[in-house]
Amino acid sequence: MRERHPAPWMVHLQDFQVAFHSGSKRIAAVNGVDLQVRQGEVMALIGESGSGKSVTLRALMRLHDERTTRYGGTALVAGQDVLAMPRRALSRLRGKTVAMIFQEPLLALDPVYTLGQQIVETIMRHEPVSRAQARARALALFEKVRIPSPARRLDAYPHEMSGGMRQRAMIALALACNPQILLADEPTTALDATVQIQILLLLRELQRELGLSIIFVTHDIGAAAEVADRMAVMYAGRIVEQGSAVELLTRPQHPYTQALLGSRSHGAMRRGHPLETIGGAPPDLARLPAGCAFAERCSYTTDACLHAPPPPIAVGRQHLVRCVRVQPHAAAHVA
Ligand SMILES: Nc1ncnc2c1ncn2[C@@H]1O[C@H](COP(=O)(O)OP(=O)(O)OP(=O)(O)O)[C@@H](O)[C@H]1O
Repeated sequence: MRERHPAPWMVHLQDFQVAFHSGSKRIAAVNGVDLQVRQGEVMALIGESGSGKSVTLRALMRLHDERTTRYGGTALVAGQDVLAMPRRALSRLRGKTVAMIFQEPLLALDPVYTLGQQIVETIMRHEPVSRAQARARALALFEKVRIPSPARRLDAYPHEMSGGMRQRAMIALALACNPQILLADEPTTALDATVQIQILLLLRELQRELGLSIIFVTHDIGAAAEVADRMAVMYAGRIVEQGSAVELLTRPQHPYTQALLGSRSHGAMRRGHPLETIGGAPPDLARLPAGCAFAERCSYTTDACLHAPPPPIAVGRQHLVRCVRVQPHAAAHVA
């Protein structure tokens, strides 16, 4: 049998770091993240508020203020070195190769232009097409994201639409220039439960149809399990566990992942709130401990946890855990 070639990596982070400097203070928001996402794959980043999920996502487009932000390690996006990229190439990357959607479309959409105008302008900024051609593309995009009466809705202003429809319009805008990678920062948190599911299913469908790679940030493991192929759990700027969505849900190995799963039924993971089910709070990112950052809240902590951050241990196929308690799996491999 001929071996199938795996799809190429669209995002490849190695020992990736993001730190914010303010006066003499250094906030280490992302601390040596290794994360790879292939073409056509959906990756969910999960974790408590402040664990570095959004910072990681935004750093993939180098969106942080360059005056106060220091990056480290390697970040390849669609094969390009984002950290070394000149500004012009970076603005081509944004929108054309990588697009982003946010929790609150009203903050991302311009209130004084109709949705149609915003999509048309975006297309014309990146591609040499006429206004009529761009308008036809905008209409096709509204159909693709299943906005009813799309021609009429193109002439609506953002505030004239419901939350769910606005989120669909923002997805249409993000897809305007046929990106290869879609980054979604809590795309459904602000929506009702039924609308949430509809948007997640739409994202999954678009990913299949367009071969998109999607990385989405969420507090909601249930939502992650609905659409993700793989999940990465972040804590204090590190990925403490990653693997297939099924593996993580059925065989979580890190005590923190286990606690997150335990919190599902309590609805405890909310933006700006520590996880009440395990008590305590994440460490101060300006003064990270020398060892495992979770040690202070973990019921299994021993001396072995306190000296250095635990290295990643393969416990299954593509299943990595940073915890000194876990045993490497003999047949596990990472590729
Ligand atoms: N520009 C900045 N300057 C200083 N600190 C920042 C900046 N942006 C983010 N941080 C800090 O970095 C840490 C990680 O933030 P991040 O937004 O990535 O968390 P998160 O996991 O996405 O949580 P949430 O779901 O609450 O957004 C937080 O402590 C945050 O306060």
